[in-house]
Amino acid sequence: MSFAGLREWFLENGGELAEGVHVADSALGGRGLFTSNPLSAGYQVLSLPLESCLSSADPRVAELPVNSLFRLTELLCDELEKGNFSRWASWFQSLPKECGSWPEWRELELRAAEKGPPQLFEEAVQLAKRLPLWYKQLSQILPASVIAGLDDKASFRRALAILFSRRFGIEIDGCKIAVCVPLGDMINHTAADASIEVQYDQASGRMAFVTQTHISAGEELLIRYGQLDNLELCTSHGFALPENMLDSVVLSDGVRLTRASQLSLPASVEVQRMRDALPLQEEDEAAHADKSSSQGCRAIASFRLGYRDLLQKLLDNYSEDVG
Ligand SMILES: C[S@@+](CC[C@H](N)C(=O)[O-])C[C@H]1O[C@@H](n2cnc3c(N)ncnc32)[C@H](O)[C@@H]1O
Repeated sequence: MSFAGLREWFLENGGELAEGVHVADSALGGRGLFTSNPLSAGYQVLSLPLESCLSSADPRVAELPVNSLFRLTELLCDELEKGNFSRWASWFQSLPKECGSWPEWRELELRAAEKGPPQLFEEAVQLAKRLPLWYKQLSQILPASVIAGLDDKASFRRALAILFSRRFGIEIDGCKIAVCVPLGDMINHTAADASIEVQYDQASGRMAFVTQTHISAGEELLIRYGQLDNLELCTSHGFALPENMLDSVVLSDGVRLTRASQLSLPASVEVQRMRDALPLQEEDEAAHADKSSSQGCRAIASFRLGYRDLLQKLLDNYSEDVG
């Protein structure tokens, strides 16, 4: 779907968008939001009434006896079912075919994760069990009329994959609300200082995206999805960063090492063993670049590249230290 169609829907539904802010291909992944005009700090670039967003505060689901994620899952499944008749059809058409987050992971992704490191595989196995378990639990909690809307497991999976990679969390009067903001969800993640922050403005009842710094013409607008290490980014967002400062490795004695740690001799032997247990770097580079593969498999390869880089950095620290 063209950005023009989504923009039109956005404006018709009460959205406000700063001049020059537009969707374009991003070097980071897929599309991103850019500005062709310079923007000063503290400027509201995009806002949409909460009522026009898909949110767990929607009266149709707000009272369901489940948490905000599942309220929104139910609403999203319901709306996805309506297809072109949904109020959010224009947004649905703008979504990527794959979100890459774990609800979409199947056999292929489990096999890719099996190549290590063990923490990734263990997490992937746990996550694979979670989806049917959640479905079963919801079937026991929710009224039959509601669970009927979730009855197609494929739509449950699709809704969760969308929500894991594109929802925001806010709090209204102490209540946690999960929200999808069409167009606002085009903003990519940065682990560095984000140029944009998302806020809920209770006075106007709008979800607002506000610049945190001066942004130059041509720059991509970036938000921080959270303080997320690569395991969380890979499983919940379908990508990993080449160097994630929040990543660490845990040794058999429970000691946690970060990029800055200095190794003892026994630790260096264990780290070397961990690195040797990984597949060849070229193999992961090829898997990461393979556009015909699933986003999940590419994210897993990218996770492993970042992990290998961390182990290598630790080994380099050690040899420099010894040298
Ligand atoms: C909220 S959406 C952002 C818009 C998305 N790029 C698109 O084309 O629809 C989140 C998705 O964008 C991609 N993404 C966001 N930040 C990224 C980053 N720093 N590096 C690589 N991919 C990123 C991932 O595919 C992620 O699941």
